[in-house]
Amino acid sequence: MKEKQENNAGSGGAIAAKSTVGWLLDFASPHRRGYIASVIFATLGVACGMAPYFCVARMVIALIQGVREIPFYAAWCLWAAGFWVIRYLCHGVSTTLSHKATFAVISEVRLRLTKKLTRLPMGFLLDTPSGKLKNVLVERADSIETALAHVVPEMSGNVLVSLATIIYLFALDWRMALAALITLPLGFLCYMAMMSGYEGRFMNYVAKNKQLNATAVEYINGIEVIKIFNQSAGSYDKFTRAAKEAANSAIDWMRSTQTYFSLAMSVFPAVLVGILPIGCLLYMAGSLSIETFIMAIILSLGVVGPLITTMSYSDDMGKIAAIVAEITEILEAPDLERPAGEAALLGCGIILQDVSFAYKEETVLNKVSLDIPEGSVTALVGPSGGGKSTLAKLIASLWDTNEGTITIGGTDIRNIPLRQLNDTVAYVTQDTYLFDETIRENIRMGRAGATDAQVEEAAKASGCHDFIMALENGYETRTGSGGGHLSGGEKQRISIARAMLKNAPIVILDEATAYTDPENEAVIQAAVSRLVAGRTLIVIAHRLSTVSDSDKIVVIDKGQVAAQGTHGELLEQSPLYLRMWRAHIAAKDTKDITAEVKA
Ligand SMILES: Nc1ncnc2c1ncn2[C@@H]1O[C@H](COP(=O)(O)OP(=O)(O)OP(=O)(O)O)[C@@H](O)[C@H]1O
Repeated sequence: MKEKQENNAGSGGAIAAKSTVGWLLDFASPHRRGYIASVIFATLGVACGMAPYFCVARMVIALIQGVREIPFYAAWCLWAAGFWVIRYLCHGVSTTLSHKATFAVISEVRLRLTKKLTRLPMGFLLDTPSGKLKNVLVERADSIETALAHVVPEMSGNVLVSLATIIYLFALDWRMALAALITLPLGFLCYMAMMSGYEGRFMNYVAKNKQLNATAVEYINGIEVIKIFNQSAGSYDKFTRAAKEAANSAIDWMRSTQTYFSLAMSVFPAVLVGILPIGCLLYMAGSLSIETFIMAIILSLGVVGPLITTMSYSDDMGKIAAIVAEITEILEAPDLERPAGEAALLGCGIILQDVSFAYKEETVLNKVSLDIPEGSVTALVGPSGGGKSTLAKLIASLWDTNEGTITIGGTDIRNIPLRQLNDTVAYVTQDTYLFDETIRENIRMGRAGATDAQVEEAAKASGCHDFIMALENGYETRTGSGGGHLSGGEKQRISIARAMLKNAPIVILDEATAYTDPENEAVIQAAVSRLVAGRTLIVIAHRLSTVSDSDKIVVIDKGQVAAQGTHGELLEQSPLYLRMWRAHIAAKDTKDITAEVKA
């Protein structure tokens, strides 16, 4: 089953090791008709832009030849005006077509990126600042627009017409054509000098901007802490430093290319530098007719525009490789490897065998073995930092174990397709994220397609219906970014409602009642009992009294199973558990006394 990796299909893996052009073609090919039509119209447009020069040449030659018929000149003027109008019409059609196709491509790139994020190991996501990810998803994806919507049609159109004009010049008089190209080698040298090290300098500019983005996001996300701890000066300094570095990198990059770019821009299109002196010499020697001379001068003046346009896009060609590299860095990052299809699970019992894990170098879990029978309630308790949440995350498949295996229903979780595993396990944490959506939609995330009645039923069962109805807009109230408009306890209950709606056979509650007051704790405990009836439940709790009647309590200490058994057994057998229980009871008593005194 493993050979067929669902995760890479049609995304990162499919485009691995492709060149920038190959990558762009991969994304653009579904819209190739649009691009081909856009190139055709762009070429027609540029050709129509050249045609008036031809008309002018015909008129000048006729004047020299002594033609005196006004209708003759009027006709050529009309042709010239007509071509000029058609030029802009073609340009408009070409731009519309290329933008239509390009925005579809950009949206596809963003979709693939966002889908990819759901398949990446948490390690990759945590190590990447959110500002950088946002930068790639929004700004970088947008930058493809110049390459595809402008460079593809306009550059190809201008190159084609320049080539056609030069071929025509060769047909007219090969010496004039060569004279027109005399500046080409020098212009090419300037161009090569501009492009040498271009990608590196641009990448430096990109890296500094990513840093600026990451700092800006950090500054905004941490604004509460910055205010409370009066850190505004330091944090602001960090931000201004990042802003200055970003600005300097842009100036360095511009400075290093601008001289060569300006030289190339002035040398490349300087066709008259060769044509005028050589043409004069040939004309005076009698080997060049005045008609051919005039036609060569005027056409070569006409070709200057397309050449300059071509040159101006060379800069964008240099950038695109760097932009594609940034996008592919995410698309090609290795997925959490999971197979496709459906795995046959024999129930929902969980077995961990010799599981070891480290986020980085330091071992967090060391040869943990555990049996969690189907339909049982297992509590994970132990000192802070012992590895309880890490264990839960490994079962929820947010990370892969380094050693050992975790099986659900007898199947290694690495052999369970991600979608199936997500349907099987509901993981509720104390800081479950709420999207800036209505409360109804936030609960509905538990099961796409659930009816309003089902959403409300889950809300009632998790004890949040009453507080939701007390809000001005009830279920249609927006929760604010990250659930910022709600209290910690309210957010928690909504996340429990979400898990209820998901109806998964395995439920992991990671400190899910941490924010609740005693009154609500009872409501949540009742909700949790309904949520977990007949399911396999793993609950992580610091308040031991909330888990004392679990089927099994596992004490995790320093990444190992220190003891396991029922509450009664552990009180007898585990000195660590006994200490924790006594400390909990003492703290509880103090709280109760304080509450009584306050009352
Ligand atoms: N994303 C991470 N990257 C690196 N180290 C981490 C990460 N998450 C947790 N750790 C470390 O792993 C160890 C175990 O953390 P874990 O959250 O599993 O403990 P815990 O027993 O759940 O603690 P608590 O009861 O305080 O929630 C800690 O030393 C913690 O610092």
